[in-house]
Amino acid sequence: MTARLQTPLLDTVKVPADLRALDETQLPQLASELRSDLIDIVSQTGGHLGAGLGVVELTVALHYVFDTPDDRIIWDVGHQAYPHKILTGRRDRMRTLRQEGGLSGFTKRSESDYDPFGAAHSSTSISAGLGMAVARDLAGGRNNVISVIGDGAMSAGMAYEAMNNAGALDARLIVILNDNDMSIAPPAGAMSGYLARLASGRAYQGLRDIGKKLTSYLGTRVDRAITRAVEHARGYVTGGTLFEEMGFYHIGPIDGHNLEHLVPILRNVRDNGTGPVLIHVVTQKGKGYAPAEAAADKYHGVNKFDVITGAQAKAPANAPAYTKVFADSLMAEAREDEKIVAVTAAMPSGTGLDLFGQAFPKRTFDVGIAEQHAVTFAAGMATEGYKPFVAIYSTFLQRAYDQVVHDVAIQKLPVRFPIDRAGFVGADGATHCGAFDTTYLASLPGFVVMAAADEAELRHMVRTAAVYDEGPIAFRYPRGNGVGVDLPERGSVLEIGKGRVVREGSKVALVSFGTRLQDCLLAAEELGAAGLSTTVADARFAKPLDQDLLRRLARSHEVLVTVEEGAIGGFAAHVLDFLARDGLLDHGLKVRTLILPDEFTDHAKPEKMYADAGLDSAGIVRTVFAALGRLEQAVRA
Ligand SMILES: Cc1ncc(C[n+]2csc(CCOP(=O)(O)OP(=O)(O)O)c2C)c(N)n1
Ligand SMILES: CC(=O)[C@@H](O)[C@H](O)COP(=O)(O)O
Ligand SMILES: [Mg+2]
Repeated sequence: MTARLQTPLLDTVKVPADLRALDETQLPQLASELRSDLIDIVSQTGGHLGAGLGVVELTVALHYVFDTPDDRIIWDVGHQAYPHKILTGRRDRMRTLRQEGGLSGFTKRSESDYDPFGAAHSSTSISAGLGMAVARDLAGGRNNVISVIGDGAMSAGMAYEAMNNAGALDARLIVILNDNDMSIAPPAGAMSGYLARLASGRAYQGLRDIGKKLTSYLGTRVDRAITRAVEHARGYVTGGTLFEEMGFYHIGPIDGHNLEHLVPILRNVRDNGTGPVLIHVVTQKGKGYAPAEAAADKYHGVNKFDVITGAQAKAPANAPAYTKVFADSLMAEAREDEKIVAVTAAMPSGTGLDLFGQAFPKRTFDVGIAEQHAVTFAAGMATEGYKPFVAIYSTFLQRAYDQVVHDVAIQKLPVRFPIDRAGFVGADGATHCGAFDTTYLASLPGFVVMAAADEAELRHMVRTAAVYDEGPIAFRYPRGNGVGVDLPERGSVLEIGKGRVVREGSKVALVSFGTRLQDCLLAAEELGAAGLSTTVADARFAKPLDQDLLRRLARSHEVLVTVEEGAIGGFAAHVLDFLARDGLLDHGLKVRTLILPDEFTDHAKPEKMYADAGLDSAGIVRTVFAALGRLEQAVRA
């Protein structure tokens, strides 16, 4: 039997007001209990662990010093906010994290007053915080606004756009740069090197005592504790750093695990500051849990795990992950074609490009959390005859839409877009759902848009994209494992704009775009058993559409159902538009479209999400029966 975790002090803290009633000397114990609780919780739920472990002391200090929720703390990305959730009235629900009906894995306005801004995509916190600070000033308020942003998130353009604006507005905003020298992978880029130099102190032109410098910023009322803290800290205030040049007072680096340093500095900034201030806090991702500290990814995101050993649970898989199939397929193509290069925006392991990078280090580019730049960077390479594959999750590619339109599509540049995590992603919920890519890409003139029905199809699509050089081409595939089909050594080149018929029938046509094909086949079996001869087609392309195939199916079947894991305006919209313009809707064809619901779907198990969306085999069968007016069977299905 495992011993019950002892957290006597944490048990007394239901909300931050309880924390603020503690004596300052009790804070280290509270932090220690909070860390243990966090480990215990995530060992049972899985989720983002390393980032939260690194901000335990910072979280305690922030809620101790600031009057939350009136003072606003904005956690960038929000994946490090589990300790914040534990301290802000949600401890009893932490074991529901990322499960249906349970707490979100990120900050969420609808979940708590202590979450003033929802997040999950990175680098939004300074903009949002500045907006709140300016709104406060307009309304004559006095509360504090604190944006906590990681060093990885600091690589994104949005962070600089916000700092640029904050420096000009001179609004009273506190930015805490949480520098743990990690993104999901080690951080990429010059900024990371710059922060490391600041942290080591080598970049300073003249080192001045933090107390003196704070005096110049805050006036004469600097807490004596700071001077004491500084004697122990390796913290300094710099002159002429990038942040100072942008109009911020720059304090730090300070040890983000030392409450004796954090608390007085935060208190002084709270009580005395005027303009924007950036506090550079150095922390360790995974801090205080040996297996996390030792792991290369610092346990950024984990499955359930054994607390003693750190061993993570792994579900047995009978098929390879789509991500792995993509990476292997791209490596096969790259061995034959030296013009192939790969670009990731800070997601090397998530996209499989870590494997590609091991095989082709000079042809792999991790540009940091910078999707917009990734796309235009790839466009530039394409102009010089290279074949860039920009592998970005569906949800993160949203951020680079103008670059996709303006820099790639209008110039007809042959940039390849492998789009991972297309469709439902389960525990990460609405912010990470890959719902919109077909809609936003297939509406662009000249774009080729494909979806893989299984892992072999994905391999074909990688090959097809490698040889297709006439313009932009995208192929989408979901999170998780393939279906277990035989994988050819090398993919085949698909004919652009041509689908395939997987099963021939005569009354009902199911036209699938993507991995819902398997459920279409199951549905076809069931419909066949009910006397409804069913064709199943794999469209492969949303753009260009296989018009011949659609025409034939529309003319020879009574019911045509499109099935896709994407939002309104995607494959179905293109099919309907074609059918209407070709006059194929004028003779009684019953058309139904199965798409993702027109709402943001919260986290749950993917199977449940499919069922709720009517995108599983039962939902498809129901739709067909209903289209034929066989309502009793529709209800039973
Ligand atoms: C726009 C966007 N791109 C990619 C991601 C995926 N992502 C989530 S956390 C993370 C790393 C963030 O690093 P950092 O800000 O330093 O936080 P840390 O995990 O180190 O605390 C990345 C790349 C994201 N959430 N948003
Ligand atoms: C916080 C974040 O954006 C990532 O950590 C994301 O949760 C990773 O998702 P995958 O697990 O699908 O790679
Ligand atoms: Mg980091």
